[in-house]
Amino acid sequence: MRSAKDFFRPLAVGAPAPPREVPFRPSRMIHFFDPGNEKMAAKVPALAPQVDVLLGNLEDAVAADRKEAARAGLVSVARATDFGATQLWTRVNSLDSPWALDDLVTLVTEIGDKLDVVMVPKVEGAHDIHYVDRLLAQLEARAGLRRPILVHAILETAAGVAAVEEIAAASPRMQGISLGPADLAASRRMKTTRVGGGHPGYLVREDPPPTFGGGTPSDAPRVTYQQDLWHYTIARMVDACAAHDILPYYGPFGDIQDVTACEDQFRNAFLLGCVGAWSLHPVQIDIAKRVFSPAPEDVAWARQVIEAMGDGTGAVMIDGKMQDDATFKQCQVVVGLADALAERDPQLAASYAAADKVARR
Ligand SMILES: CC(C)(COP(=O)(O)OP(=O)(O)OC[C@H]1O[C@@H](n2cnc3c(N)ncnc32)[C@H](O)[C@@H]1OP(=O)(O)O)[C@@H](O)C(=O)NCCC(=O)NCCSC(=O)C[C@](C)(O)C(=O)O
Ligand SMILES: [Mg+2]
Repeated sequence: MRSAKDFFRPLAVGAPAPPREVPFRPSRMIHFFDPGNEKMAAKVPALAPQVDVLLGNLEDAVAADRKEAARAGLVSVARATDFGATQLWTRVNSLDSPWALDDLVTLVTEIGDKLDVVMVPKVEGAHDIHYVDRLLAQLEARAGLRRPILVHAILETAAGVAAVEEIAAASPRMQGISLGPADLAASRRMKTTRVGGGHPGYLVREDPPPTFGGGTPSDAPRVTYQQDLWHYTIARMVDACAAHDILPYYGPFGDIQDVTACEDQFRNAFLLGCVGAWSLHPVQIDIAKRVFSPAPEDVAWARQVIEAMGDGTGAVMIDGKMQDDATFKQCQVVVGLADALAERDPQLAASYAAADKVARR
């Protein structure tokens, strides 16, 4: 076990120092594209200004005989594109696959200066992060990189969920964690074949009407409520991330045509503490932008509370609602996120300013 003092020392001679804080950069949507698909890759320069993160995917959804083409495609797209303030991430193949080593060696060597984050799939414990951590340090040193590449884990195995706290704490490079509902469902032997979202069979049903005096039970229809299959895992992931000051994300929503259910799933994750989700298709980009940006009226309200609370202690009433030290902190979360997003998104900044003006009338 390394001592706490060693935690921020580079893991290879000549590698950049590990980060002491995860920089909060807007990442409402991590937009997936297949860099080996020429049509999709050609859209990258136009997509870059519209999204917070572009991710060149090398793992699942890229066929085995297209792995090398995807890797080479990512190198050429990264070299040819000016991403501006948009982050470039990649998802490498799983660590037990025949491709992971070449993915890491090639990408860090060829485009390490452009890559912000490496997403590692099927992480089962801290040992997987330690392996990537050391290898990245060696490759960064050899490539002469000045800035450390961060690591993002996908929570998509039962072992990974059981070890989520140690994964979150495994390295100062840890940037965040995403839920991978499809592999996780398979790993846990859940019986859903969907990629995220609810399931009509996972429900609670209201009680039957009472049969006073032991009469015949009524066969009147009883209301059912569909439940969220992912609530436990997302909440656990959010706690692990918040406890270790890294960022939690909902992952993919596979029913591309069901934009309403996608928005619901994203919003549940946003309300529980996630900062973003994946967009698999262009239609999901605006959904994520809308959901993971706090609503203008909520931001205006939060500013009002902060102003009324002065130094943040004591209690006041606003519109019949009690505000105190804790609600002050809740409002700071909302305003802090809104300010960070407004810096990147002028349209959002204008809608926040407009809502603030209305609230102050
Ligand atoms: C679903 C698919 C096949 C439908 O692709 P399509 O071409 O059939 O759809 P379309 O509606 O006909 O496409 C319209 C236009 O948008 C383009 N387009 C379409 N998608 C994109 C995109 N992402 N980025 C940029 N452009 C895109 C597409 O090329 C087309 O262009 P065109 O009008 O010029 O002909 C396609 O959207 C796609 O391949 N998306 C990415 C899939 C992916 O990355 N999956 C892996 C992540 S989920 C996962 O791994 C699980 C997890 C976490 O591991 C676990 O839970 O375990
Ligand atoms: Mg997966």
